[in-house]
Amino acid sequence: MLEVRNLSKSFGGLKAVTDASLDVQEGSIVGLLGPNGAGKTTCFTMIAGFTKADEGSVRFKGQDITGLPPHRICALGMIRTFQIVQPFAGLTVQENIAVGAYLHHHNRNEAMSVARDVGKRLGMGAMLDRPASSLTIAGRKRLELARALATGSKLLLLDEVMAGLIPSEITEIVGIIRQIRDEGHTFLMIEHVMQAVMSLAETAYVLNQGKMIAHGPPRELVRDPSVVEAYLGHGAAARLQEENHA
Ligand SMILES: Nc1ncnc2c1ncn2[C@@H]1O[C@H](COP(=O)(O)OP(=O)(O)OP(=O)(O)O)[C@@H](O)[C@H]1O
Repeated sequence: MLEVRNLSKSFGGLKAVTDASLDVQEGSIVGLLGPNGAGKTTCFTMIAGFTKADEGSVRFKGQDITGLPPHRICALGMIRTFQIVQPFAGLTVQENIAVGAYLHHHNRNEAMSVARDVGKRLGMGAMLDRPASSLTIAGRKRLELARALATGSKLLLLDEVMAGLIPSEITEIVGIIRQIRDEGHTFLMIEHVMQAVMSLAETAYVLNQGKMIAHGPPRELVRDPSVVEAYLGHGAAARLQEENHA
């Protein structure tokens, strides 16, 4: 469904992403992992059209979308969410979700109806008339997901939807993502909450210092010495092995 090939992006002298490639199969949940500053969000901004890549290409459902603006990419069926959720504070939850629905439903009643359905599917039925400013972090994260879904997109790029949530909220959102996938959606997700990645993603890619250093099933990746070193520093893999033998 998504084929990312050899993306690179520099900011001045800083190589944020170098030669990164990845694939997402339709119907799958794929993780994008890596320590802080590894280049994950920069990859998302290039894939979703928010930043122009210096080099490389992005194909979505076989079509070359490299360089297209975000609204055109969204109209084709792919959308990203944001790590820091900024709803329209003066609008209700339902109106915020409707902002996404307006992409394909230009009539207010229709957009609000789609928003109500999506909100209910995401367990937000009781909150629809509340101002978005009254939502907790967990509520805002759910709203971000709902707004993205309301656009009708089939491929969702999620940027840390679990960040700042407590374990019970994480369990809830994991269930929601699984349910949405089963309804016919595909996910590429940046996530630091490994418990969530382990239970959701069939496969994951690991970025470190802008380069893709590994990919495979998450359970194998956490044992990969290059991944351990990326997170815990040089020599960490050997130290952990010694401690395990001691
Ligand atoms: N617009 C920008 N201008 C300059 N530098 C940038 C810009 N965006 C990102 N960077 C730098 O590029 C590098 C990669 O950042 P990016 O946000 O993609 O990493 P990340 O893996 O998403 O990190 P985190 O997990 O902390 O969100 C960092 O060094 C960051 O400071």
